[in-house]
Amino acid sequence: MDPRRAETGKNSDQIQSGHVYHLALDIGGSLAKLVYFTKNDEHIVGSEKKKSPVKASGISNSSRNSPVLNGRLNFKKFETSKINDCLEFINSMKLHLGGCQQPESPGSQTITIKATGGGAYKYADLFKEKFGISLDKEDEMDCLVAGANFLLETIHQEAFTYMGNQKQFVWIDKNDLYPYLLVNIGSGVGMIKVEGDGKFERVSGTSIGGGTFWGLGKLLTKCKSFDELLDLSYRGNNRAVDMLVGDIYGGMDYSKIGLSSTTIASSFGRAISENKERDDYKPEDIARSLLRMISNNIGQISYLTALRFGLKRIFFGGFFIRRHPFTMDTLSVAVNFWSKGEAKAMFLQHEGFLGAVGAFMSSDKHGLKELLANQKVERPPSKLSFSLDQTQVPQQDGELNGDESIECSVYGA
Ligand SMILES: Nc1ncnc2c1ncn2[C@@H]1O[C@H](COP(=O)(O)OP(=O)(O)O)[C@@H](O)[C@H]1O
Ligand SMILES: CC(C)(COP(=O)(O)O)[C@@H](O)C(=O)NCCC(=O)O
Repeated sequence: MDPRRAETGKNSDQIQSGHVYHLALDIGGSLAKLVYFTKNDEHIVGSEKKKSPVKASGISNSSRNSPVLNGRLNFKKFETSKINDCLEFINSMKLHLGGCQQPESPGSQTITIKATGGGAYKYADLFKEKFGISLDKEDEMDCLVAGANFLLETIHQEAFTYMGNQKQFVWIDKNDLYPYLLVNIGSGVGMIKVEGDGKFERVSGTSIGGGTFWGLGKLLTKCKSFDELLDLSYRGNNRAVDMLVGDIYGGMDYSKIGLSSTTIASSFGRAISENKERDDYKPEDIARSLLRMISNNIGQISYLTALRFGLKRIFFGGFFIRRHPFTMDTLSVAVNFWSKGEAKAMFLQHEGFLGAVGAFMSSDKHGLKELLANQKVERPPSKLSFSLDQTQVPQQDGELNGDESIECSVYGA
């Protein structure tokens, strides 16, 4: 079902009983992310008439029951500074009705929505005021790790490598996933050593992250949106702004320490020796140099952190990446260069939604008890599991926005 159809004139009761939503939020320093479930129209629960448009890959039909619920898991983001747009969207889709009643006070009408990120605290009153709902706060690191583990274990083509314009999906063996380093590049950067489900430690971080790119980029190029800044960076040439080894060594390599003449010796360093004002530089060259500087820096710190803990695999998430080839390539090259090929940089299809997916999964039994609460289930399943259809993951390499929806099924055991 296209979730936008819910905007067309149905009242909230009809929507609530007809389509069942389940919503979780991750409100970060830059972006508010929503993950919500919408039920398929054609789904029929608890009888032989079940119709499954989706095959949950990795689980053969013979080894599994038919799904008790088919639907879509939807991903959507808004700028945190425009939180009212996010509230408006939730209202228009009646997503707030997809929360759950407080278990400790079943009679009460208080609906809670799982939420993580700093905004779960900052905007709690706003959600209460606007919708009368409470935000049930989940720890941001818990959610990032839970989201990453869930996606990596569940979705067949979630992880991929990217180097030299080559994207390659990586098959993840569930039994050989840990340990790994999760580097989440949001407004700031968090580095988490993950050793298992719920077993992790935040081991490092840096304040030079996505917010730095967007903030400095805004000041230096006067662009009005993040997409505009990304667009500029596609077209720019950092050599116009950066000081290269060759600029210092008269066009020569510094081969004794392994530096070629084209290696960046000093990001933005060219500007010190040229008698130019900021406006004399092309905004696209500045954007490119900035993106490269920040990506290189994060790649290097990530490698050093991985080295410190003997980790060979680094998964990069967060919306700074935006599946931007240049960003991914720079991060990969930095990890590969510094580790002499020992460590591997990998990326996630749902890069920016790790926290929101984690919050979604943190609901009681993955929020599925509530999902089914409004269903006429003849024999309620004792144990539930949640499968995303691996065959349906969109390949949106041309689409860098990140908002999407994927088919999924809920199974009883
Ligand atoms: N449409 C956008 N608007 C603003 N920033 C964006 C956008 N898309 C990607 N970004 C980048 O993603 C970063 C935020 O990533 P995210 O993982 O959502 O972190 P946070 O939880 O801190 O908001 C921003 O700082 C910016 O670099
Ligand atoms: C404070 C944060 C956890 C907030 O998460 P975010 O909204 O950036 O996703 C993050 O910005 C961060 O880890 N900053 C780096 C702080 C440091 O280690 O220096």
